[in-house]
Amino acid sequence: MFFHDCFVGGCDASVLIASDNGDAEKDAHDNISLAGDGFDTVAKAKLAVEAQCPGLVSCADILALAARDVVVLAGGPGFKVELGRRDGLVSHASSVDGKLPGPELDVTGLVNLFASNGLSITDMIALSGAHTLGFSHCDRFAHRLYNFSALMPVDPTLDPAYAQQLMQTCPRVGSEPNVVSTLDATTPDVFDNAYFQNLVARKGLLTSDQVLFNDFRSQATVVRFANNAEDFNSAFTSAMRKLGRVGVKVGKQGEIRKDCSAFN
Ligand code: HEM
Ligand SMILES: [Ca+2]
Ligand SMILES: [Ca+2]
Repeated sequence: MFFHDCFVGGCDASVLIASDNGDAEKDAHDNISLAGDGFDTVAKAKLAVEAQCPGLVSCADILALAARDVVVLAGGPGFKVELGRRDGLVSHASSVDGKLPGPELDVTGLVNLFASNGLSITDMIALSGAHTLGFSHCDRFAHRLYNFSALMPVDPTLDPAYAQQLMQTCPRVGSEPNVVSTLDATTPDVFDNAYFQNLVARKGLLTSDQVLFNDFRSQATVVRFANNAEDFNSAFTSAMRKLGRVGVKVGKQGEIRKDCSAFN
């Protein structure tokens, strides 16, 4: 959620706005699968903070802190979060188009999108390591199993046994739209560097994951993170801090929302 917020109009909690007409950022296709639990958690934290010191802590800052806290709760590294973001004044579903990476992107596409937000290729690789946690719906990667190309239905960069396993989870026909697979095949609920070890073993779920190992520009960094958890942790925390600076609003450019899901 923090990532999807920061890449659309900066880290300003625009992703949290709810609209009666279904035309806020959270209603956009790329955001529709953001977990309801995430929105609930931010709302609860906001209530607790408002009770102690009303009107002082922005929803954008709460989102940044919550992103850090979930990493720590899942066994990942702790880090200091810079604060002082103001909450944005606009949120349109149409603003999301083209701002977030699709799962089919190659390294060039990923590098360009992250560069447009001031993030390096190393930051991009480290942040992709967030896929050490969580799930993806079948429709985001099923093309790798059934229609990769005319001659090769299965993506040849996918480990064959892993591909078989994914086909069981996501059958070509009759798959429920809500079926998911874990993004990290080995430790989906632990924040660790197993995601990178999986990429080396050709068990990256999304195209955008696996290309990080396959492409010579990112391979050495993937191997380094796979072999050295400390290297990954420090690159991840540094990249999260940089992500948290994207498009930050100050003064009249924003406000401190009373309710994270509505403008004041
Ligand atoms: C590098 C480009 C990225 C692409 C193409 C990408 C794409 C995706 C896709 C397609 C999903 C599955 C969505 C679904 O089907 O529900 C997903 C899930 C997820 N992504 Fe990314 N992502 C990228 C980068 C990031 C970054 C930078 C972060 C955070 C720093 C992140 C954190 C997550 C998390 C935590 C999930 C799991 C959500 C859940 O289980 O509810 N991703 N991503
Ligand atoms: Ca935003
Ligand atoms: Ca993991």
